[in-house]
Amino acid sequence: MEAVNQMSTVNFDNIPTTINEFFSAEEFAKMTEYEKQHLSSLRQNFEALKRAGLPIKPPEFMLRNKAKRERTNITALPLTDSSDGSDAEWTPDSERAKIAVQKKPFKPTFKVVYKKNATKKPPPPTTKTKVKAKKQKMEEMEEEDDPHVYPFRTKRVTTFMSLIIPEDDDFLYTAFDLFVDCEECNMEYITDCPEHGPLKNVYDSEVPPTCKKGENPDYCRKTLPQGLVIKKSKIPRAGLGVFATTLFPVRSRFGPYGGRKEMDRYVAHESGYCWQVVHDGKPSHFVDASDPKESNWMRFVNCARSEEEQCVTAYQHKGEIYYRAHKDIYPGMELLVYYGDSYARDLGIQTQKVGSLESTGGYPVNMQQDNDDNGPFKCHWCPFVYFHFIDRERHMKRSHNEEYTWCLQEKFACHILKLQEGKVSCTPKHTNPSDREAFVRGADDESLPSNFTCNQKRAINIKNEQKNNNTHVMSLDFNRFNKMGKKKNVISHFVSQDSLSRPSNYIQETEKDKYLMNLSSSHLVYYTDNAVANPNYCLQNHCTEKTLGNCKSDVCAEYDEKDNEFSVRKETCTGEDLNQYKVCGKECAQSIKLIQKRTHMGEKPYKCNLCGKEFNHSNDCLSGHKRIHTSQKPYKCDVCGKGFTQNINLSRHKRVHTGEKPFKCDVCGKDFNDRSALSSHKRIHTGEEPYKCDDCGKGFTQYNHLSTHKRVHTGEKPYKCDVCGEKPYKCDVCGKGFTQYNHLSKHKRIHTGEKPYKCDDCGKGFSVSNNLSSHKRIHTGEKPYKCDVCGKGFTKSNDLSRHKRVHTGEKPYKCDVCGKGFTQYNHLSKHKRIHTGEKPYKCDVCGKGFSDRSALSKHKRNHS
Ligand SMILES: C[S@@+](CC[C@H](N)C(=O)[O-])C[C@H]1O[C@@H](n2cnc3c(N)ncnc32)[C@H](O)[C@@H]1O
Repeated sequence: MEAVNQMSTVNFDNIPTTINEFFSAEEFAKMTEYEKQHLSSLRQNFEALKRAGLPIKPPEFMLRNKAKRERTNITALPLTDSSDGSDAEWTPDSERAKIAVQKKPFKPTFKVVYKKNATKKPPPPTTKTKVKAKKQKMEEMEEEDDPHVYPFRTKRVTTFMSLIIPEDDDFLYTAFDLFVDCEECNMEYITDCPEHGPLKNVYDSEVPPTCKKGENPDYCRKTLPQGLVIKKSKIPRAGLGVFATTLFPVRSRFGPYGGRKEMDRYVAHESGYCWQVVHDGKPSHFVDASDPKESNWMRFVNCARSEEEQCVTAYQHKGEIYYRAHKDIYPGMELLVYYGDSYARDLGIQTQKVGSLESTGGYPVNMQQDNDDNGPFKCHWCPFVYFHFIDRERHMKRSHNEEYTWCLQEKFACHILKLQEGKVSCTPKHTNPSDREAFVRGADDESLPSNFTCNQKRAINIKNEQKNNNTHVMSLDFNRFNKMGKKKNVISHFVSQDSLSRPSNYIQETEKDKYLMNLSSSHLVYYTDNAVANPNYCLQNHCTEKTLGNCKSDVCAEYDEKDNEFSVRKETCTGEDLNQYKVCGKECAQSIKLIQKRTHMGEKPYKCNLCGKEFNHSNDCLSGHKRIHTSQKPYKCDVCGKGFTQNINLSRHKRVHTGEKPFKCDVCGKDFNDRSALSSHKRIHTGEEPYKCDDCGKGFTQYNHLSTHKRVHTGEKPYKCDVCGEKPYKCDVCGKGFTQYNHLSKHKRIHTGEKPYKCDDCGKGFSVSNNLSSHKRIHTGEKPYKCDVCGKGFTKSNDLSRHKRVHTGEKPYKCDVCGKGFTQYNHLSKHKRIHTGEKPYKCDVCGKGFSDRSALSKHKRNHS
């Protein structure tokens, strides 16, 4: 308080901002403008605080011994840290060299990190800093009176969330944010990444004025941004947690962490909701979110138990704590951050690393990662996450059928070996013994011990059959198995040692192994000819190959409409049936007919569980489509490098480079490089508007037009500006905001009068090409848009939609202030200005503002 009073009497005029006195002429000349400005800001800040009487340390560069530097012609000490005694050299050049350099492939630490700020790049931890951090941690541990695990809210939580090694964070004043990490291209840039742009800020929701901060215990929940939900954590006994309901892509930034500033270390220890903030290398204060009335939603984010689980990383920036997504956060995933070793230890979290897919060569061998029955269950091959194990299995089976089947076979093979060696036992899933006996051929083999389970018996029988050179063998080689569904000749293949040998940790006996084992057993079908196969796979392939005309037998596989998949119908499936069942020859299960019928009837049984889009075939279309959600783009254009989710899209794209336009409109002769573009163009001629808005009935020729339109009703504004959260492109004439730059450019033509699109017939100019196209219909007389009630024709689809409301009396555009309805959106916009007092139309003579253009025109007449 004293310092503040003093500050008000300090004269801040003439605060020195020059920095050249601290550098040699040569050094100074090498510096960029950014560097100069930044250092000058630091000096300015320092001088101001010093004058105010605060005990402030000068920035590093001001401590440099200029005389010595010039004498020895050695460049300055590193800006990063002098306190560690490092004698590494700093030069503007070396600093610049850090900009836009390739970093090591990004690997999120199972730690919190520091934001690289304007002045410094974090130093690699030297022995001294490590010792310092360790010492500090030990001191903290000594202070803790009870270092045991505290179940949620039943015992005291004694520690706070902390960032590891203190790094300077000039949160008082920084002019620039140099060195921005881009995790997508593994580079550092002086400003935002030119390709991937700035971090995607996820702002807290605006809290209604009725819910007062400091008064309402619901305050923190009201700050929850869209796309997140607070509910019971998947971590046992962790209380509530925060889950995503929409995709938050990598680089999404949440925060800052809201809470009360707490200086008292003891209080912070007790809180359980505190982050420690560091300034100038030393602990500064805590942000305490224990009070829901004073904090934000981030207080509900729980501590990750493994590196795999951690999806946001905490870091400090300008004295505030933020969480940044270091991987895509998919709907259903819980936001989990690492609280720091000390806190994690108190929560009983072991911080050892859990094997990842990467480390196992991409095979789905990591059963530990989600061995917790509480889930969530992550797909082994893509970022989808499910709450239920069964859903994950279903997904993997559908979308990664090849890999999944391979795995089942591998697993099953391993089990057979282990069973043979007596190393494992299986617990069959089927509890009804008759089902089991019926399904498992050979289960009644008297020669086998009675305590053997059906799976064991079956496995041994298979093995015996192999030995006896019986024709019933298992196909365990995935590649061959894969082809089997497509080729008509069935391939016999014995279990090979080779296929059993990889990967080693795959044979772990876990609950999931057992489950998969049972799953595989319920999907194995025997052939009299020569193989064992998965009907699911075969039937699907038959279906996609459309070789279904000759399906005869209705034996043991059926299509489950609800689940969209095939399953073995155990109750009718006897050993005999199985022996008769020929999948890959001529005979198929009846259910294929069902699928085929659906396909021919235009039914689309495969539905994307994220967006609901439907497809005929699961394997190709749906899995390709799903890459839209996972952002996987494996098909790259060799000309421009652009990536695509599906090969077909790449082929289509390539025509942009070749100029090929193979699709011609038979009405007007216009060429298109893409069939769907031609189809939607044709609707101009037919007036067809297949995409109807459920709310107002308005029709659209294209689906994306409908999607955009729907936002009128939902109020959704998906394009958020990172700076102002809204419409970043403002018109400097009328102030109108736009979500996209090209919309602003188009809009500006209203003010400049620019009309680049000219009509060949009458020379009339238009500011946008669409208006020219519909104008041309005046000359051609074409009125493609017909009202189906009165038959009236319109040149523009908008005019028709608007006209239709004459018949329906509909007023779809409602004012959210007074509830008045309007037939047209622009009438509503105009009306809203009554409430907002906005007057965007200014008289260029007297400057008077008007809420609508006609009022301005009327007014202008007074001047003329
Ligand atoms: C910042 S709060 C997180 C929100 C908390 N779950 C709630 O419902 O308010 C921290 C507390 O959540 C619980 N918690 C967070 N992560 C946990 C974990 N991995 N295991 C057990 N408890 C956890 C602990 O009780 C911890 O003190």
